[in-house]
Amino acid sequence: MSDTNNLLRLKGIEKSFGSIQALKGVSLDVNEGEVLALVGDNGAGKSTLIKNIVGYHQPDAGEIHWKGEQVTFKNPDEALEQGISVVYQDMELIPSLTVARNLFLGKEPTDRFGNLDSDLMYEETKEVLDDIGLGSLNDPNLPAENLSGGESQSIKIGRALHFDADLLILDEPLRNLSVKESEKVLETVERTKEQGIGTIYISHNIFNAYEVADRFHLLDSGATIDEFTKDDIEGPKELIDRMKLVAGQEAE
Ligand SMILES: Nc1ncnc2c1ncn2[C@@H]1O[C@H](COP(=O)(O)OP(=O)(O)OP(=O)(O)O)[C@@H](O)[C@H]1O
Repeated sequence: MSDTNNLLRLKGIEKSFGSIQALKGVSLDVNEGEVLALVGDNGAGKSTLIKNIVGYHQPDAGEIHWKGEQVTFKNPDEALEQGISVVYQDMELIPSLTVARNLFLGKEPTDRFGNLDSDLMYEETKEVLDDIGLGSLNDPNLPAENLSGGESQSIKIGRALHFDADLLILDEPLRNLSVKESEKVLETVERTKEQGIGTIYISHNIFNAYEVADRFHLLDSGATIDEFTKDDIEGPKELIDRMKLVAGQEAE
């Protein structure tokens, strides 16, 4: 694979907590405009890997390369400044604030007198809503409490994109969402792909992961146990089978 569109490259990431070896030499790539599904059971090491990428933890060994340069992010804010944005499922919008205020939260534009520039916020929010496929919402001044779960999730993704994320890390983005709401969020992820954004999509749900991912990285007990592209498998059933084999269960 050509390196010209590589965003993130991990080489041999190791991390232990006392006697627990949470990551045992994980290597992976994420390229522009692709979705990598990071799949694994509880305790597989998915969250620990993400925390090592963005500087919440420092790896014990291994290298992180971002856009071709070896990096050590001191903390998640530094990773964010460099374009890596983690969207956590439990990171809620503020219900009493408008969609626009939630989108800009903490980074609201001001006019030359230092006052909140509501007009600019309104216009930019409309653009973001269009970009993420929520153009039909149409009203940036709607209170966030009126949004569905799926819409809220898409707005969180929109916020990351608006603030120039090149790599999105989506942690269980569809947890607690209905099928219909999930579809909307998956559409938003599809749109981000078209914009050249890279995505790490963390999920337990094989069917959703299959729908949206271009490549799969299976983790078990901190180790990579399989890696393949969507073209390598026939459908979600094969993905489940491969995971069952890993878990030592018989594939049906
Ligand atoms: N701060 C920590 N201190 C001690 N052990 C930890 C810490 N963080 C994670 N672990 C351990 O590392 C292993 C991997 O955990 P991790 O949370 O990364 O898994 P996960 O794949 O994200 O699981 P889940 O899907 O349940 O969130 C587990 O055994 C966990 O108990």
